[in-house]
Amino acid sequence: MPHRDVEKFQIGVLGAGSWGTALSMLLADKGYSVTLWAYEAEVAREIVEYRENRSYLPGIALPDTLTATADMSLAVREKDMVLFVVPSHVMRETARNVSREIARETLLVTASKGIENVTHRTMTGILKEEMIHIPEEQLVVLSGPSFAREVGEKRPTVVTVASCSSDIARRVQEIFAGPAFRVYTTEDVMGVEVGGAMKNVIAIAAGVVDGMELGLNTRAALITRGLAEIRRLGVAMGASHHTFSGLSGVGDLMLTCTGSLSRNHTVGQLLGQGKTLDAILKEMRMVAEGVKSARSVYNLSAKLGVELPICNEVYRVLYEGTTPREAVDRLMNRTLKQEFHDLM
Ligand SMILES: NC(=O)C1=CN([C@@H]2O[C@H](COP(=O)(O)OP(=O)(O)OC[C@H]3O[C@@H](n4cnc5c(N)ncnc54)[C@H](O)[C@@H]3O)[C@@H](O)[C@H]2O)C=CC1
Ligand SMILES: O=C(CO)COP(=O)(O)O
Repeated sequence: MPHRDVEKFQIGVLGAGSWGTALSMLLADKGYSVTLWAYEAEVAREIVEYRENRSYLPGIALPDTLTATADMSLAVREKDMVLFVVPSHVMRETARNVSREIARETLLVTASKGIENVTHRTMTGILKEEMIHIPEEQLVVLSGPSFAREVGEKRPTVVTVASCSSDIARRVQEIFAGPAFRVYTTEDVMGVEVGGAMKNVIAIAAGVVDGMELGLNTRAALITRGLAEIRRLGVAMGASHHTFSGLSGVGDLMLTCTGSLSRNHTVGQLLGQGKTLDAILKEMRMVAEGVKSARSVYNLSAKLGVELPICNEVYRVLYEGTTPREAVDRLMNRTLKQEFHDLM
């Protein structure tokens, strides 16, 4: 896009948590007009006043060209692209609130990671239901190994965007790509979304393993078998198995299971050290999506008849009072298997 057109391209971002803020910064740095909506009025004020999101992304200077508001309409009206980065459990109400103000031509991109409880819809699944006037190909996912803080610090980061239209995926690729942000495309929307949601559940398990100090062998095994579970459920939901070898699959899984910046890993680590979920969540302002997605994945496992032993143990530890030790013992004592029994 020539510079003149970049300035005219209006982008709205819904969700001023760490990820919405980092992506808004990236887009504003590229010259786009960006309006970022914050759920808390004080966060919008903070950004306007200090050019910093002190609540969710402290220490990262935000460009003057980034506008922040607590008025949702301002962030979606007359925009060429709207980016949804709210926690997954408020995606539906957020989409419903803005649906009538979004024009048919608008590109909708979601960077949130989760599967809705009860309906088991992915984020684009929710947008499709709540924005029936927007053609499906304009529903795009952005995902991959990308801690918001590191994107804010402009460290080289590589992600994937998915749309069922390769043309639209390429357009969105161009919009986000920059010297420190490389973007690949794919048409496998379901694969990218299932990978992004399930890696959070496995990251909780990896955190438990680290919190219990079980060692590096255990963690490597858990990541590998976790990937097998992600692939199995993803394929059952219509994804291509190749996608799970990519950035939004094994890439994000590795990052979240081993990175100290991961909130999901932190939740698991504290559970592994003996804290209760209630106590952990009380002290957390940020969202750890795996906590809610674990319930969706547990129910999907039963509904689709897909074996997901690690995810199911995460669910039991979170919601049924199973201790981390019992969960590990149960996983280690399952019937012996051939490694790729589900791929044959
Ligand atoms: N932080 C990161 O490094 C990354 C986050 N994501 C995903 O982005 C999504 C958003 O997460 P973060 O930006 O990390 O959030 P965060 O954990 O930094 O902050 C929580 C956000 O939720 C908002 N919020 C709380 N209650 C709300 C409500 N009722 N309605 C609307 N918003 C509400 C808060 O205002 C805040 O913006 C999640 O799905 C997360 O998995 C994806 C990739 C990287
Ligand atoms: O999705 C993420 C990185 O790609 C962030 O992971 P956490 O939500 O566990 O911090």
